[in-house]
Amino acid sequence: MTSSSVLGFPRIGPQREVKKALEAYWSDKINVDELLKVSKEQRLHTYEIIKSQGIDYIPTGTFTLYDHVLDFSNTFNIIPEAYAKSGLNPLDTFFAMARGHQKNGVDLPATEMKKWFDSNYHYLVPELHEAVDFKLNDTKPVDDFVEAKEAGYKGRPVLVGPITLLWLGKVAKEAKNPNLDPVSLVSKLAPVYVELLKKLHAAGAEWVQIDEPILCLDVAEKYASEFKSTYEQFAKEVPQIKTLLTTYFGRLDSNLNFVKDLPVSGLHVDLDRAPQQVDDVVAALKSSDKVISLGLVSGRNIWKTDLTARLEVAKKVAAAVGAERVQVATSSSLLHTPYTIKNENKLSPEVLDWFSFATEKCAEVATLANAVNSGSSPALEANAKSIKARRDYEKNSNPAVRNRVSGRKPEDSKRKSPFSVRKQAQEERLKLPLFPTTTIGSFPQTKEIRTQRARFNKKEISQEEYEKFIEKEIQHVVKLQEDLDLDVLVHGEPERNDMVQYFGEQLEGFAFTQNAWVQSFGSRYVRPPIIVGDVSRPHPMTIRWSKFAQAQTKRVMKGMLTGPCTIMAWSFPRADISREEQMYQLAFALRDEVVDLENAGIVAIQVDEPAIREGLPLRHADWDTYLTAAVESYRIATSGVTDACSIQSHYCYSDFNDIIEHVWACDSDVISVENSKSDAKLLKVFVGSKPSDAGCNFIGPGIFDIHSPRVPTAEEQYQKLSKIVEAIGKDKVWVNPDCGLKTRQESEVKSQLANLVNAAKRARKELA
Ligand code: MET
Ligand SMILES: [Zn+2]
Repeated sequence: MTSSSVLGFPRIGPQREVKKALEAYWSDKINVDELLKVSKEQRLHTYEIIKSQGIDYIPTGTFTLYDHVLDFSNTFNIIPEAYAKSGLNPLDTFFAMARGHQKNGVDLPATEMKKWFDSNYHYLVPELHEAVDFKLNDTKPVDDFVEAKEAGYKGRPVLVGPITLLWLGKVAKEAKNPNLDPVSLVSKLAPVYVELLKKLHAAGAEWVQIDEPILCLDVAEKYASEFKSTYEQFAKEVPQIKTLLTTYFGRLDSNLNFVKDLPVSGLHVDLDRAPQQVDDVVAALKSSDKVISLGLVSGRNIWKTDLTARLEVAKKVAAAVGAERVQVATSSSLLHTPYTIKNENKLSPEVLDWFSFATEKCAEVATLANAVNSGSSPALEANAKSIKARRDYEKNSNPAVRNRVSGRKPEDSKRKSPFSVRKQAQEERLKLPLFPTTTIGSFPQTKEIRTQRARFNKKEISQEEYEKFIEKEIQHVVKLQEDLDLDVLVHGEPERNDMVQYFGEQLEGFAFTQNAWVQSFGSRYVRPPIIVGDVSRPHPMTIRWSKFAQAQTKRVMKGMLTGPCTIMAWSFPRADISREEQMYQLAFALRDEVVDLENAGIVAIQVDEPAIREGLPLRHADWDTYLTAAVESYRIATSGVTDACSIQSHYCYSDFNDIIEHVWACDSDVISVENSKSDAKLLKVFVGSKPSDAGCNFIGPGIFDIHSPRVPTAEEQYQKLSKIVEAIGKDKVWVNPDCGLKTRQESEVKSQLANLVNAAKRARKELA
């Protein structure tokens, strides 16, 4: 009998219950018992959903109050000393690592966040050094399993695997050897995993799912011997428990050569992202007795699965190795998909029928597994009908859009003059001091803003009233920035629910959901729009608000757009045409907006591309196609303006090593980058890497962390700034925070920015 499983499920609650509880707890509105009660309800609710859709193996331990990687750092006692010794209770220590803590004399910044592989989910980076005292600091994986068991669910605990966990980490300041490879610590960490596996077995777990997604990366090859010794140790010391080695987001390729011999009980492979690997995997495992878990239902998109096609794959594998050795599963955790289509009431039935969210994907997995066992079913037939309807729809293309993309010419992606010429024109037009200060775009999205938007959406207030309200917000933010004496202002983005959704809603070719929230980090969830057809811009999108904002001030007001790659990456893209084609379509739509902004009197336009890096394919061999399209589409979007218009880009990560040449190739005039927590590693990349006449002469490495409510002093920000100036040269530096301020409170932002402006003013005196 072929069985079914899912690898993980959204942990935010169908109505964002967990977000609400967390934020209430952080602002002292509910106590810890209430927070834990909501968490437990949500865990049990999730198990019930998965079970009721007919799934055999239910993942436990994937629920988290912030981030699952941080959960494991915490469980294995990977806690930097400052946090461990803070005197906070364990839960608040956990939250301090996640989001910083500044209360009652304790002042701790948040630890670093990074993107989880090629997704828009952020994890907290474990900090590792030779003396980390790995031990079981808590038993969360066991507790979660027991809780599920007591409630009547057959759980399969999920662990982030030891090699992946270490590889995701960074070398802590305390390390003796700054070039330490965190993975080299695995021999110390593995015994703690063994202890945990024993406890899980004692608690009644039959299987554990051990996630090692780095097996889909080129780098894994280097760790073949660590994989071997670690998994041999598990097999030797805890032979009673069955381990499902779980890979996802890509293909194993040559890593299969060593993976096939690891002494695990089963191997999960992603056949959604990498269907081509199935034959190799079967051939490699055929003569073993390992279970093969087939990731046939995507954990990364929202499209209904073509079950007929995927069933063929499952049947083929079952015929080769025997049905009892086959599990049908989601390709990865469903964490990246929304809860259920049942929460959607505004999409037409035709459109809604194209989609499948986490709950429905569970049902798809079950349908597939059943079909392997007992042939066709009404569910399978209904699915075939839906898939056909979608395929028919996909045939409707927009010829104007397609022609613009296929007929693109070299001059479509070239600024009129090189940077050296543009620089002068911009100096004359913008007239900025040394070390110009600015912010990245958004100001706090206050409760009031959200309430008014909700009222407008429910038609409780008229368009006119809503727009008056937005105008008032913009005036308020402009005044605030003038009072703070910032040089380049922003309108604050109060009219935007989200930097991608806002554009999607105004472009042709997108569909929107009411409740399809997906976790981005911690209590921050996004509701990605869905690209369903060819993309075009039926009308200007931001001109009205940028013009209004510029009219409120004599200072430079930046126009603010989201770039083509990011709109694509933070939407659910279509699966029937390439990502590259979708970026180009977006690029031309944005190009028209950029030109309109300049014509409306805007002299600086920021086009945010925070997603370029996370979208990088996991395998180097695939980078070129992607990066070429990402850079070209950025250039198409931004090159329609005159030399005097300052094109700015923004990236919120500091990992530039791999893509720096492509950042220069985007040919923007100023870039701002997240930096405040990168310990100067970013600056090293900038020093000396720039080809002589490329763009980006100005760089604004962020000097404070916007994810944290903590207020760094002017002194602290000045110290950051002077290091930056020293590294990249005084004529090149802009001064800004890491990213937009939308998740902060206004009171925090005021102090953070006042200190930033102070730091810049001091630098003008002392570093000029
Ligand atoms: C994730 S990048 C965010 C950039 C956007 N302009 C903002 O300030 O919110
Ligand atoms: Zn950002």
